[in-house]
Amino acid sequence: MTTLQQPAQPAQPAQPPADPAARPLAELEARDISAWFGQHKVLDRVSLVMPAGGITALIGPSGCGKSTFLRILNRMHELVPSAALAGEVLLDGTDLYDPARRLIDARRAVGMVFQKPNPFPAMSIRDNVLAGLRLTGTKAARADKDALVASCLTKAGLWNEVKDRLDDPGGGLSGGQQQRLCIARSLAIKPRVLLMDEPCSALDPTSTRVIEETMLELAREVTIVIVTHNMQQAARVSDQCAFFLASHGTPGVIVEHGDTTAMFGSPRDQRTSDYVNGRFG
Ligand SMILES: Nc1ncnc2c1ncn2[C@@H]1O[C@H](COP(=O)(O)OP(=O)(O)OP(=O)(O)O)[C@@H](O)[C@H]1O
Repeated sequence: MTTLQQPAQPAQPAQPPADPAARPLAELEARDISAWFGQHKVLDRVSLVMPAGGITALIGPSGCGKSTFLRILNRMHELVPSAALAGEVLLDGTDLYDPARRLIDARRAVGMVFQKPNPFPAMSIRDNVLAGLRLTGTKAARADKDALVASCLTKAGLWNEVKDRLDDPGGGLSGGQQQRLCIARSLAIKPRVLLMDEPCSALDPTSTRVIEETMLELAREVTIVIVTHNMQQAARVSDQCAFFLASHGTPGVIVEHGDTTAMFGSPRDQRTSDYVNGRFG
């Protein structure tokens, strides 16, 4: 059993100062992405720039390929035996699929938070945050780990709720707290991009608002891409949106993308208008 020494100055400022050692924000770009499961083509030449430090929302009806596209952005698609893909994913201009780049480095650079909170339930809150370090073979001194736990939990908006019970199991937290713990775990390996696949769909409205506030804070230091079915959420948190559609069994494409306010207020395509106004999907 481990105990956390309280940091001399708990990192809980109202507006955390910019970290002088922070790296510049990263841009992610997908170029001409096509994807298949076996013979089934599910995405067709999808291109999208996800700007550095922005929050990009991927929206569209069920089955149009949003999650597949998201998983391609951190090389999880290739885990499916029948899966194939074409195209390029560039992180600040360098190819995420370059054979010279180790898979673990790609995953470290582009983290993922899933729909269902998935902390290690029997593992302590502290060790959940640090789990990614072990998985990626990153070594850190005890004092550094304590500071990292405090800072990641603070960034994930959970520090005040758990700082006095860091040795309690992660599985004992509420659903919303578990999701913020998973966000803290992702942040611990210092990703350049954070992918979030419907991160609030299993949560109540209050927890959802807390996660949304957390996302808006996090966008100061990590580029965020979120899949959401919740149009209000897309409007609340994202700077830009991409509307995916797979009509009549054809592969998914991006029908329209751009500034969120413009897409919701004056969409260019009638199908976007119908979708964001709840007329289908
Ligand atoms: N592991 C898989 N094996 C085979 N087909 C898959 C697999 N995962 C997804 N698909 C298929 O790929 C297509 C796109 O699915 P995907 O989950 O990416 O869509 P989505 O837009 O994220 O849907 P939802 O909003 O319901 O999550 C669907 O036709 C789906 O059935």
